[in-house]
Amino acid sequence: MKKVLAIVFGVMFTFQMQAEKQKAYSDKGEKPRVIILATGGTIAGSGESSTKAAYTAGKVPVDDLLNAVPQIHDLADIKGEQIAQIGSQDMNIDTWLKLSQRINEIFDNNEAEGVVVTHGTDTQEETAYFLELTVNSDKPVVLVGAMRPSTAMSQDGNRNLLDAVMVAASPNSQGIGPVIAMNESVFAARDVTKTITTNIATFQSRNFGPIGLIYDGKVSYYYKSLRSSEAKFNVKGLKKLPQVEIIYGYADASAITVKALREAKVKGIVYAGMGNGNFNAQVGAELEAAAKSGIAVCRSARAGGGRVTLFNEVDDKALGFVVADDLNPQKARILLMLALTRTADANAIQDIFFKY
Ligand SMILES: NC(=O)CC[C@H](N)C(=O)O
Repeated sequence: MKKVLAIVFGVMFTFQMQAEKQKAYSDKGEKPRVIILATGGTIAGSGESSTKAAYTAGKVPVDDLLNAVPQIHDLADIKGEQIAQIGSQDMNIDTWLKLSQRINEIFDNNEAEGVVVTHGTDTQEETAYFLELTVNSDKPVVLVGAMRPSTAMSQDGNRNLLDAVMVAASPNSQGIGPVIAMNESVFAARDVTKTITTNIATFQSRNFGPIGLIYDGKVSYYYKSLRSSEAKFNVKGLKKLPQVEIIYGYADASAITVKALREAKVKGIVYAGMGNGNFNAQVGAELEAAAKSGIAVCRSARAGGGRVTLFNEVDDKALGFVVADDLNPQKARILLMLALTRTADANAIQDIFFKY
């Protein structure tokens, strides 16, 4: 009985704390400040017809995006900046560095309580994870996009943008790390992935589910990552990152691509292996040669969920490989690029994969 009461009071206390925090801004008569950094994507897409699928991503400039959802001004003091205007299939390291450096500057200079990044959905999860690893603040960074262009019937962008601003402006979003907020759900950067090519419910968390749900202009959180939230990688002043490429595994794959990357002297290879990160004999021999030549080799999985574990069918220690743990190949690439700015030692890189 005592235990039950303690839990009930604990829950009530938590809600009270949240209500207090919610009030903090309105007492001062101030709205939280949210800066919207626009990069393009379908949310800024424009088509000829409201019923046909064809459209061009990244057409609508940030001011028009904001004017289409005037309700965001009730939630926050809004400023918009155009960082890029691209389909996110053209996202690149230059723009990641620019985005991350600008967000760090916004928080360091206390320019805003939260940041929203409008972004195409193809690589949105990669940008979110890059920001997770490089933004040094507890303040919310909320990535948002759309699956239907702004000109389509039942377009999803306006609602998603309104919700994203609400999430970025909410004091309850402190310390959640960069997230994707779309389709009434909030997903942690580390776990989220695009799962369906065209459906508005495309974003899902592979292993752990959404950390929060959005409804009726409010966000409720249920989980928070236990992975290290300390400042991770400092990219201030960086102009490029070590080159890391991804190779996909499949039955009877040849070793041509691994050999080509070894000869190109890339700094790292992420192998999207079969099952628990497995490869066949010919690919394994080339990956081993790559690791011996000083290239960081990371085993990840094409399976779409779960972890790649050390010492299963592969003796990683003997081969000098590291495992991606539960990161998908595209996110393992990002962590490996950043890890290589710090160390080339396989043991140290493995520690980084288990920590972040
Ligand atoms: N739904 C989308 O945003 C996809 C459009 C485009 N390929 C992009 O990622 O920007």
